[in-house]
Amino acid sequence: MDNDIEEILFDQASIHEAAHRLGQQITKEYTDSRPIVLSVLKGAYLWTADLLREVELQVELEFIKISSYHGGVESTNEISLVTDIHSNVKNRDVIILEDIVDTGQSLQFMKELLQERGANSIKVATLLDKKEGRKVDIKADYVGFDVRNEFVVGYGLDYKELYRNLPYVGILKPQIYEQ
Ligand SMILES: O=P(O)(O)OC[C@H]1O[C@H](OP(=O)(O)OP(=O)(O)O)[C@H](O)[C@@H]1O
Ligand code: HPA
Ligand SMILES: [Mg+2]
Repeated sequence: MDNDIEEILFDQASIHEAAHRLGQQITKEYTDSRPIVLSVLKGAYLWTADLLREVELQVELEFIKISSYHGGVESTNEISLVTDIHSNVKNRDVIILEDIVDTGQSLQFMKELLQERGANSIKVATLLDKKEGRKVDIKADYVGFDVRNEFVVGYGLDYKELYRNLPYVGILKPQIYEQ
């Protein structure tokens, strides 16, 4: 698996530092609110586990599953809601947890859904922000790291459903998806 990686960008220790930094920020900003933390599957599964353990607050955890890449390296530009949440977000403060914001279309879809359902506030905590990939004008509120415009895998992020279990984020060798 490691042989398919061109360059390691963020190792476990630096991801842990980012989780701690963002966790402290979120802890300070949501003292009286008991937010709903909405983890976006599958990519955010590890980030959710690490970030939430750095948040010293009462939170409710929910999972939603959406998909647009279907394992490939480019967005299909069509987001499908695979598994919805059942809890009521009306008048609640929601923090969306994402592994990566790239074109921004998944996040836009999530935000619109939560707005329609009457959330009081919606913020986003993402491990990675690929600003050069944006197709829609949207910003994350809490960012672990900026990444350049290359296809990355590991620590939750996949190519064809593989590499999610790498303990680091790295650039996938282009020959893997160009062959
Ligand atoms: O900003 P965007 O261009 O919309 O890309 C970001 C989204 O794409 C990936 O999900 P994917 O559709 O691959 O599903 P997965 O999390 O199950 O891998 C990633 O986990 C984000 O949710
Ligand atoms: O660079 C990426 N890697 C994996 N999944 C993704 N989804 C959006 N961008 C990426
Ligand atoms: Mg994916």
